[in-house]
Amino acid sequence: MALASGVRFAPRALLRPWALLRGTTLGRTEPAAGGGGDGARRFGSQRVLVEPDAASGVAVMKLRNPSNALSLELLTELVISLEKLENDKTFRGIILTSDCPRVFCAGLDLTEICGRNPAHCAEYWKAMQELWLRMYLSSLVLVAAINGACPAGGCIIALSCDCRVLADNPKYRIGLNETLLGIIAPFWLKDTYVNTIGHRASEQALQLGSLFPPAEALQVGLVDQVVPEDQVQSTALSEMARWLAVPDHARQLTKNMMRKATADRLLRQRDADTQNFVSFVCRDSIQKSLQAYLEKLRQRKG
Ligand SMILES: CCCCCCCCCCCC/C=C/CC(=O)SCCNC(=O)CCNC(=O)[C@H](O)C(C)(C)COP(=O)(O)OP(=O)(O)OC[C@H]1O[C@@H](n2cnc3c(N)ncnc32)[C@H](O)[C@@H]1OP(=O)(O)O
Repeated sequence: MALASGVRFAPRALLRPWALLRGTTLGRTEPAAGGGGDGARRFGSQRVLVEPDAASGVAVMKLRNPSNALSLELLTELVISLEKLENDKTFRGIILTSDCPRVFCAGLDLTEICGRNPAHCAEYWKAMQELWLRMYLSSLVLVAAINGACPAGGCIIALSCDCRVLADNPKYRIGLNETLLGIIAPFWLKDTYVNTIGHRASEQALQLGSLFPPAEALQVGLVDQVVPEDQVQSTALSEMARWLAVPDHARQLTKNMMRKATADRLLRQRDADTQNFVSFVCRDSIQKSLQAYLEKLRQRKG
């Protein structure tokens, strides 16, 4: 972590050369609609589309997986896209949003941990830790433009950003609802919650598995702005401008000062956290609940 320079403190060595880029098209670039020069070149993969604007130094990153459930492939593609932007000094900020109607991110892809072997569950959880560490410590400004439902792992993705703008739609609820699924948020999800909304509000919301509608999410401090749906992107851009008005080195070092202890806690216990996760989700009782929950989701659709 090149802390002294104050420019790049994301822990690069964290990234493993995962051999799971099966089926991805990462690194492919294509001209954005309307053509244009380098500033208008977008790149991406099957599940993440990046629209960079070199002139402003801001890239819009759009998730485009079914329900944006965090599959192993989506996690990997997000990490790689993030790293690509961090390595390009043109960029100072990312707006993270969804290309999927009504859903910002459905959280963990439960099919990645239901009926899978322990080795797969471990690989999956390590990828989840990796994305959180990368986002939480990113040197770039990350603004979440939340244009859909944002439960559980989706909420964590949003909370890893520096600022959150939520569309004012009562169906777009946000929060950590793990307890309602019979599972327990690991300590680093809890820590992220506490860092955002404080101890008492987190204690209540975590135990109750609360999913907050927009007005309540604003009141409790889970999001920074609630705006009409058609103003989410423009408001995210205005927020970005506000954050980019601060000199990078001062903002980056301050961010690091605020977040490092929380990230270090996971880094110190990463293997134990993975083992806890695997032994928990591989229990027969948890597998049965996951199966029943997935079945309910599929039936609800029909
Ligand atoms: C003492 C010991 C301690 C040890 C501790 C360590 C262990 C810790 C345990 C682990 C915890 C970890 C943390 C978990 C966080 C999570 O993220 S869990 C996932 C939670 N997510 C949800 O509950 C969301 C479920 N989805 C929805 O509510 C809705 O789908 C939606 C509101 C997001 C969207 O609604 P809608 O637009 O109506 O879409 P649907 O028709 O419902 O869904 C479409 C499609 O997607 C599938 N799907 C949805 N969500 C998921 C998902 N999370 N995973 C997998 N698949 C999902 C859904 O089944 C449909 O599929 P089909 O098209 O029918 O195939």
